[in-house]
Amino acid sequence: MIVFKNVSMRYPNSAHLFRQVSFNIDKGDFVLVTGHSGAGKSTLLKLMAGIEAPSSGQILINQQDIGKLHPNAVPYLRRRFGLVFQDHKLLYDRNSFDNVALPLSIQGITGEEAARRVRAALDKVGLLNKEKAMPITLSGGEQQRLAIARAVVSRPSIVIADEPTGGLDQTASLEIMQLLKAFNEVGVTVVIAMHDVAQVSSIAYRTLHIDHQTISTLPAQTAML
Ligand SMILES: Nc1ncnc2c1ncn2[C@@H]1O[C@H](COP(=O)(O)OP(=O)(O)OP(=O)(O)O)[C@@H](O)[C@H]1O
Repeated sequence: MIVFKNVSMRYPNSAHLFRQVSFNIDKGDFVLVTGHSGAGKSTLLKLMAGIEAPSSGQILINQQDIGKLHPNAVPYLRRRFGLVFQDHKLLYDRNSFDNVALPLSIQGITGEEAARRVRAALDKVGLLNKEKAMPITLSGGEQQRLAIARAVVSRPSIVIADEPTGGLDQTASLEIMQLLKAFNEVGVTVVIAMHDVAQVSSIAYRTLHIDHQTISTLPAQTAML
């Protein structure tokens, strides 16, 4: 589903973050990207989503080389992804319902169909009773769940989450991880960047670990606290 072939990445005037890394993420995988601060976890997620381009090498999403996509095709690729970033990127002047409806309206889905899908997404993350709430009135964990509802409302086949539990306490972190696991269990491929793997309890996952410009892949394992 996601294939990296000999991918190298360096930002202008910086040292390499990765040199010639190759790995596959298969449909239905639940993958953690780990590594120290500054190792390149966020960059790896941005490469997967086509937000950054590699310095060299190939990245294939469903057998399509994203480096060779026509610029007009990029928005269609992005729709396959649900992106959850640590700073939420929620719109604070719109209520929860409208935040989740936004990706649908960009795709031209409005009215009753949109409302049905927005409420289904809010229900999945346990926020159906908060549809009129403004994001600022929600707790950190609720804001993160709202960001997840917005990421999944377009029914993406891949959810990419960058430190989705950052700043949350252990209970809220576990809720977020269980929520992402629940999407994974119905077939969504999930890739999560996380520096503190101790937060992941009893969840089977594969690991891509970034260290010294290389990425090692570890097979599925179950973390126990
Ligand atoms: N757009 C950019 N232009 C130039 N350098 C960048 C850019 N984005 C990130 N970097 C640099 O690349 C390196 C890796 O950043 P990245 O955010 O991918 O790491 P990370 O592993 O996610 O770190 P953290 O755990 O602290 O979030 C850092 O040194 C960062 O300053």
